[in-house]
Amino acid sequence: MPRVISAWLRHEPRLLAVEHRRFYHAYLWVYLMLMGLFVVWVPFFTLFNESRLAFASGIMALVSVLGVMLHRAHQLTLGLALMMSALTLMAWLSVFCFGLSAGYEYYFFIVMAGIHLAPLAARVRVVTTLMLFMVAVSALMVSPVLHEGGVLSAWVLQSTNLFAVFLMMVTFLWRMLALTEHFERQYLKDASRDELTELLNRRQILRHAEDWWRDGVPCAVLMLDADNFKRVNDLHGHAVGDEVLRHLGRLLTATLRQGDRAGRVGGEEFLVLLPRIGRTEAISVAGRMRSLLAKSPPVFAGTPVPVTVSIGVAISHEVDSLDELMQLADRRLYHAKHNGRDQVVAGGEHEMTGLATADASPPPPGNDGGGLGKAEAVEEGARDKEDDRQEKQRHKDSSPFSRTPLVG
Ligand SMILES: Nc1nc2c(ncn2[C@@H]2O[C@H](COP(=O)(O)OP(=O)(O)OP(=O)(O)O)[C@@H](O)[C@H]2O)c(=O)[nH]1
Repeated sequence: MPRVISAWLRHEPRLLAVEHRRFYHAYLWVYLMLMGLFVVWVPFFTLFNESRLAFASGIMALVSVLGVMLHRAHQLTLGLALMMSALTLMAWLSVFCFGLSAGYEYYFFIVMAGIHLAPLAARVRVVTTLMLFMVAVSALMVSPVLHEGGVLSAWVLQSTNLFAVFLMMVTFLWRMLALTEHFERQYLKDASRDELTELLNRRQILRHAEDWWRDGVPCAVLMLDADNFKRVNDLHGHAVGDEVLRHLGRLLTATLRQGDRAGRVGGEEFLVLLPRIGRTEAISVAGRMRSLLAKSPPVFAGTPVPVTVSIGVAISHEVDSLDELMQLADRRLYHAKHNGRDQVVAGGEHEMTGLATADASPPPPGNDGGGLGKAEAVEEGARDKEDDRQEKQRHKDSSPFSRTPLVG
């Protein structure tokens, strides 16, 4: 039983945006506490012959159960509206019955904090704060301990003070929240982006892959590597190399649809995730990337720097685990390199079948051009077995996916 409760509490709302998860977890506890409070109030008020309050507390306890259920069903706004309304009503009734100084008026501040710490639109916060203020003032007006006195009636004085306190709290909370959100956005961006290319960084793109795999989203993986990039650096300098990487980043972004993900996973190695597409479509996306790169190569100081890429494609339904999916794409990338670079290897009928799309661009410095202009299937088998084994091992050792298992 405790395990069931703990699993229920730790339920991870993965469908919620990251910034809403904190709200989800924090408020679930607050709602459960409120529910407990209302439940406790029923016998408490009954004991003191406050049948109206005991009855109202019972109703509130039931409303809280509904609020918790809505919250857990990701109906966060609805749950919040219900819970805050219930608490406001309870506070109002308590002030009405017991008057001020019994402590129930402070529950209005809890409601206000509840509203302002939730991720609501600014205008919703303004409207609800005003409404809450009216309710609080009306509670003061009906409070039995209030009486008229002097030029200013007591409730006017108290309302003015209440307003001042509300305003200060709202300003403080708003400011604090705005700052937190600002820095959070900044940190999120810094933590998820690759500084050079502005694509997702390795950790983030792998997290997407893990999420999709866990959620059973069928996808294609494109492992893409710039050919002979060391030569580009050696011939033109590191600054040009960086510009080439930035260009590749822009090109990937331009080729992808909404919902696709691209990230830089190593020096000149990129990973692209394409949800819900098959092998043929994935090959055509990879081909589009290659021809776009051929048509518009990176330009540095007015001079084009021809560069090509090799791409390994793997489809999720071909394998049983995410690790295998990544390794398959990686292996196919290795075969694209081995077969002469500047081509796409996507498997198919034969595991090692490749495809190179026609391309009119000249090979980059150092590229043997083995893959250029070919539109044929390339099969494994025509190379020295021992060389292959050694090269494979070397590649495996340098692959970003061979060192860190992605899952499990
Ligand atoms: N300019 C620049 N170069 C980088 C960066 N990260 C890695 N590199 C360089 O990329 C080169 C990669 O070289 P290799 O691993 O030999 O690969 P390659 O020359 O592309 O050869 P193939 O992959 O076999 O086609 C190295 O020289 C790295 O220094 C970077 O952020 N900027």
